[in-house]
Amino acid sequence: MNELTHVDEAAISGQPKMSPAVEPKIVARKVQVFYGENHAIKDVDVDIPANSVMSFIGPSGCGKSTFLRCLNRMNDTIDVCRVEGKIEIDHEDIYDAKVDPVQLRAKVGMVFQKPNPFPKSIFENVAYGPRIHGLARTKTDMEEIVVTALQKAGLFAEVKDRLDAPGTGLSGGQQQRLCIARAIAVSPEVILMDEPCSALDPIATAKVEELIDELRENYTIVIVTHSMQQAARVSQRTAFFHLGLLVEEGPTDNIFTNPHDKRTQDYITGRFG
Ligand SMILES: Nc1ncnc2c1ncn2[C@@H]1O[C@H](COP(=O)(O)OP(=O)(O)OP(=O)(O)O)[C@@H](O)[C@H]1O
Repeated sequence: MNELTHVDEAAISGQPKMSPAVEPKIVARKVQVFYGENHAIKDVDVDIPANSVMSFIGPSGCGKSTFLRCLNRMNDTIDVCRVEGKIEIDHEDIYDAKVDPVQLRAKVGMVFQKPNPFPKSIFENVAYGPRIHGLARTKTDMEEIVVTALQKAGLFAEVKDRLDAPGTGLSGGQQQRLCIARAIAVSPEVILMDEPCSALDPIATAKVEELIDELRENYTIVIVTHSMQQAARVSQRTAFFHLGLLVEEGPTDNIFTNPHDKRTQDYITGRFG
């Protein structure tokens, strides 16, 4: 079997499974990350299927965010950080010298822990990316891109009468959906989310979770979360990290009800965290 072919262990264990024909969108092999002397990610192999949500869980400092940032080369912006190994998206090595990290980050968008709208209008927050990537030829094209992105992010109905108002004037949950609209506006294929709900109240969290569930129809989503309940609610697959190792990855139900590794078991039952 091709080393890069997705092996669905659920298929082997007789559990409900994703289509065996699904090709992974992202394939990581033997990924190592160092911050100077600190070996933060050790030998991580994972296949991330398209049009689904994968959660990264694990105790603080285990490397979830570091590994997430490898997937769109955000770690390139950290001087002391070195990444080794191979990560392919649609069979393309994203660390190849010919890959432009700016183009890569349009294809692999990112939403951060704290909503971070630009100090600009709601419209301009969403229009910014399409403008720098030259995606709209006319004003009408741009309006269509902005409206569509706001609709996909489930925000349009709430802001349609005040597109010129500052993005920073929205509630926290609305700001986070604005940031999701901003990521969507450049037509990404993958959306990385680093604890996107940790600054939100339960109602705003529920809205973002609903949105994540809708978005997976069109995007591949990878989310770092401290909340096991959130991982269980939003993701089809879950990966458990511990001390820089990816200990176990599989269908979310299996990880929470029948983990293979004692470290996963101890984490999900709250023995450490
Ligand atoms: N910018 C950085 N510079 C140096 N070391 C870093 C940097 N970011 C993370 N690290 C180190 O890498 C290791 C993994 O950190 P990381 O933030 O990826 O873990 P995490 O699982 O996402 O943690 P948390 O859940 O607390 O956000 C830690 O030892 C951390 O100190």
